[in-house]
Amino acid sequence: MILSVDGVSKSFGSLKAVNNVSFEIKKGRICGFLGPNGAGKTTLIRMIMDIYTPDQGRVTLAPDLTDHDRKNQIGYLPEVRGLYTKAKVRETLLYFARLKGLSKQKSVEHTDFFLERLHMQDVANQKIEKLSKGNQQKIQVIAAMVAKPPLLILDEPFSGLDPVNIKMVSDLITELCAEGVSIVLSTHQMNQAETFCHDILLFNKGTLILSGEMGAVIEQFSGNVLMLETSDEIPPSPLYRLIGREGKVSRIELAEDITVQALLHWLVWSGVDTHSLQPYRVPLSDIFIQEVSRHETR
Ligand SMILES: Nc1ncnc2c1ncn2[C@@H]1O[C@H](COP(=O)(O)OP(=O)(O)OP(=O)(O)O)[C@@H](O)[C@H]1O
Repeated sequence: MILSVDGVSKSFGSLKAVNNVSFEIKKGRICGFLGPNGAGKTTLIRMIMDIYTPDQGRVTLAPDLTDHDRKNQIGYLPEVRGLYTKAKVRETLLYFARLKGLSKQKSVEHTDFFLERLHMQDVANQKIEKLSKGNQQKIQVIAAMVAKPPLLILDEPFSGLDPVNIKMVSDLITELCAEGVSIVLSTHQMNQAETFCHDILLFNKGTLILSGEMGAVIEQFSGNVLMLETSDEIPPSPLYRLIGREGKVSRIELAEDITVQALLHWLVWSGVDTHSLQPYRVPLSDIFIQEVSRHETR
């Protein structure tokens, strides 16, 4: 565990923006903060960053990180970007690295490493205001990670980036994670979250409504559903329920107690010309919509 949030709440007037939320961020993993607009993600992040004080509850960093200088232990890419745009790219990054306590030499090393990794060496001596929106975003991302802190909180790191830059930034995030950096990623892009978050926390109206390891969550929501590719339409069978068919692929739900092996035997026995059979993975965006709607109608 690198960060623990215990029973944290925060209200603005009569609005409960965050309501009794508890979770832990595990070391060396990427955790997706998901939820519709106004779910309370930013308010929660601001409490983690000590920008807001919780009305109730506690935010604690791992005991091996000193809690009194929490801001130095966490790299933060805020939702509202705020770089001094008249300053030059490299100077700004060196400044951020020094601000986080890095030595002069380390600041130079880290700054040049990240500029190179995100293909920004050519603009290193330009003023930030001269950069394109995407390049300004990449500088913001580097500013958050330049000190390689043990915990990184990135609010919409892909916003305004084209697919090539999204890949470049996501590769960098994955690489930092492999080096042991823990990452909290707040995003509305479910496909991005699904590709590379290890764990997810789904919020709605200030409440944590779903949490867990990504694979386990997807598996739980995918149920006993399979994708069966056949030449022709499949015959009805007590072994499964046909959910739908698109092209040559039928989506079927196995009946209770029926194994995949039993299905395969039956397909052969029935002479069904089977090309492939694989588990169905429900997209994270479907889980998001389903769970948020379920919570809304309660
Ligand atoms: N400083 C504030 N004063 C009053 N209300 C606020 C303040 N900050 C946030 N809120 C309200 O608290 C709720 C949660 O907002 P928050 O920005 O934390 O949500 P979010 O999940 O980050 O949303 P988004 O995905 O749109 O960024 C919203 O209803 C918002 O209007």
